[in-house]
Amino acid sequence: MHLKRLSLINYKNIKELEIELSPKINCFIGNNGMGKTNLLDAVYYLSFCKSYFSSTDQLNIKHDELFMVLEGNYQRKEMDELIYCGLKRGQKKNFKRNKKEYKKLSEHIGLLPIVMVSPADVRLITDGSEERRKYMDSVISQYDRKYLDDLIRYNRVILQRNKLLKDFARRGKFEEDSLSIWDEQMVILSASIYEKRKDFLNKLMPVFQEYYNIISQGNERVTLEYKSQLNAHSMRDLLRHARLKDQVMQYTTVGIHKDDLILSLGDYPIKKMGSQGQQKTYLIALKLAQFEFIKKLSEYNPILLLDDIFDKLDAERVEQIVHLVSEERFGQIFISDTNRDHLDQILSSSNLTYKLFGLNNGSVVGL
Ligand SMILES: Nc1ncnc2c1ncn2[C@@H]1O[C@H](COP(=O)(O)OP(=O)(O)OP(=O)(O)O)[C@@H](O)[C@H]1O
Repeated sequence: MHLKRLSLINYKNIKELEIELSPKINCFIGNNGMGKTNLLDAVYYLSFCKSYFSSTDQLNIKHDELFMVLEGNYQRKEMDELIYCGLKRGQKKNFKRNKKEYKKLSEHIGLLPIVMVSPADVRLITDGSEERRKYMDSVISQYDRKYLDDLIRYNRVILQRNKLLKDFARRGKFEEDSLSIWDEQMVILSASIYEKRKDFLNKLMPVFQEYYNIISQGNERVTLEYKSQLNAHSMRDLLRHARLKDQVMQYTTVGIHKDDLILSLGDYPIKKMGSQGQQKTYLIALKLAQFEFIKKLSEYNPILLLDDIFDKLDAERVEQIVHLVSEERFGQIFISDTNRDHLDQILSSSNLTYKLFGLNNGSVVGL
């Protein structure tokens, strides 16, 4: 599966762009702020129906313009797929596959698997647990449609349950039966979500460690641990014990919406003990492991987006990554960088076909 042609109108700082792509390596070179990340983000958008960076769709429309259009022609299972997204200011987006609009955007997730590696991934390390849950959810959703449906339902249940708890407090009256209806839903949905998260992390961990070893040349030990209240208790017990607390707090204090990942370097949190280069290595290894994982479960190689990955890494780590990326194991790759050196290194050490694009103020220019 690969993207053959990309057309963009008014996507962030890109006014108008139309490019034919290589099925293997595509390099984007340009100075800071020229639109390299935006272009990779547009490719991500066509797979995920949203930007990797902002959850507010309207922010993606170019300033002072009234609409944006993204269009990708893909080759998948020997067939052409035309993916279209149009968005007018103040309106809902229109997302189509082969000219037919999706009823639910979740139906599109997983059709065109993709993995983004970006400097913004550092949020996974530095920010709160929500980022890490979002990470697990976005990966699993790409190969398990039911997971995404269950998650959407679970989040609705939590909203309704919290509304009810507030309602009880307002009316000064607690109704066990009406709460139990939502509790039952939570028990069923959380069991399935929990098992899938656990299974995903168990399978991801050894591959992640292997990639970290390759990039760091085996100098450091890293781990990734799934932290969940369900590791030690059943959802039913958790809800029973938290009933009084939930009433007082007026929201649901237990469940898989409290899950987290513990990211460690040696015996310490990578957030506190990892240098910038070690944190970057951790995230790249995690994303490459994610790539392998999705590749095994979906029928294709995911598209790999590598945005500015070499910054902060020492020459040895850069060399290891160059080596990895030049191998045949990946499918279509998009790489951005501010200078040609790293990209030339990759291209000279690989026999894969490639295309080089220069970017200047949101436009493709000759190099
Ligand atoms: N909706 C928008 N309309 C117009 N410009 C936008 C919009 N959103 C973002 N931009 C601009 O896009 C530019 C950033 O582009 P991008 O992040 O793609 O740069 P880059 O080439 O990846 O740079 P770097 O090498 O610094 O990472 C910024 O100048 C930003 O102001």
